Amino acid sequence: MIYTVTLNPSIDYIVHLPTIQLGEVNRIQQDFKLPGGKGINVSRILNELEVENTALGFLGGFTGKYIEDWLEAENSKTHFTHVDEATRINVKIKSGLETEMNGPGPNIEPAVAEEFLKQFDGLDPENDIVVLAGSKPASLPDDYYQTIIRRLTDKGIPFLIDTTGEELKNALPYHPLLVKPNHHELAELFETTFETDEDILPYGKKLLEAGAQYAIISMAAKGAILFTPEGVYHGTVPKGVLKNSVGSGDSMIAGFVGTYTKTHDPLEAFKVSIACGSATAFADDLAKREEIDALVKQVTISQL
Ligand SMILES: Nc1ncnc2c1ncn2[C@@H]1O[C@H](COP(=O)(O)OP(=O)(O)OP(=O)(O)O)[C@@H](O)[C@H]1O
Ligand SMILES: O=P(O)(O)OC[C@@]1(O)O[C@H](CO)[C@@H](O)[C@@H]1O
Repeated sequence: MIYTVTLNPSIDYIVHLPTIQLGEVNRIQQDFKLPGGKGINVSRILNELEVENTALGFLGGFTGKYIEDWLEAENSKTHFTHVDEATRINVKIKSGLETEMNGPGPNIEPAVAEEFLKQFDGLDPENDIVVLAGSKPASLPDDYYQTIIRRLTDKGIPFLIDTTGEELKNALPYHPLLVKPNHHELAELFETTFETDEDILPYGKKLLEAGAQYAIISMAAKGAILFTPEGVYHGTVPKGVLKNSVGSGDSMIAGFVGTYTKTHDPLEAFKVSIACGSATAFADDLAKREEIDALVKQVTISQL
């Protein structure tokens, strides 16, 4: 079973408007209120791929209920921990540029945070894998991800992590199956800048040297690079009209873990991962199965 962990879910309020003027009343042309948070997005794509999974995390208030009802209507398997304060609403403004405003998230009492950790104790290292994705509410301890990772790896339970900065750096020595920073996040991690794709290569390799089993560096419409112990590969992205890239990185994670756990073939998993990312970028909500299937054929992988 794949378990996804979203410590800080959200309703994503996606608004389309031709221009935005600060200090004025702006009229929205079209809006969407979608369940969000990185792990939840991973779960929704895994469901499309018909890969069994359970979504874990903290939900609270009317916003939490909205998300839970949505996932229930989709027949998602969930086991959320309920908190008193309402889950956040993240605003995604589409007006030419994509601007995001992500909330800090609810307060989580220390006893609830402690209780949450216990559910990892029953997992089976042979059959289970955990996807940790997204930010954590400020009220959780700074080392909360580290605590989860130690709890998992002490028992040999494999995990993936999609986060940034120190949290990502600190996770690498525990050998995550996959990390997937985009090229901006990778540059920030190593306090550098990239002019060309070539510049990325030594830094992607550093992720593996530091402990990651696989690393994907995504570059939006410019494709993605997969680092494996055997070699480095470039994947092209399919052509299409960008509608809403929110969740495209999460869709990549789902495509990779969903395929890899079935096939143990990192290149096939990379191909599906890119198709999932692009299919989501070309949709208002996350990708649907038929959209993913249509794009897989368009992805070309070549060794660098
Ligand atoms: N304009 C685009 N055209 C085609 N595919 C795209 C486009 N933008 C994103 N994608 C797809 O989504 C994947 C992830 O995009 P990106 O590199 O922006 O990751 P990310 O920053 O983690 O995503 P996000 O934070 O928006 O979820 C890309 O590898 C690609 O497959
Ligand atoms: O604030 P975080 O946890 O870093 O990111 C949250 C978020 O932007 O990530 C998802 C897209 O990847 C959205 O559904 C959600 O709003």
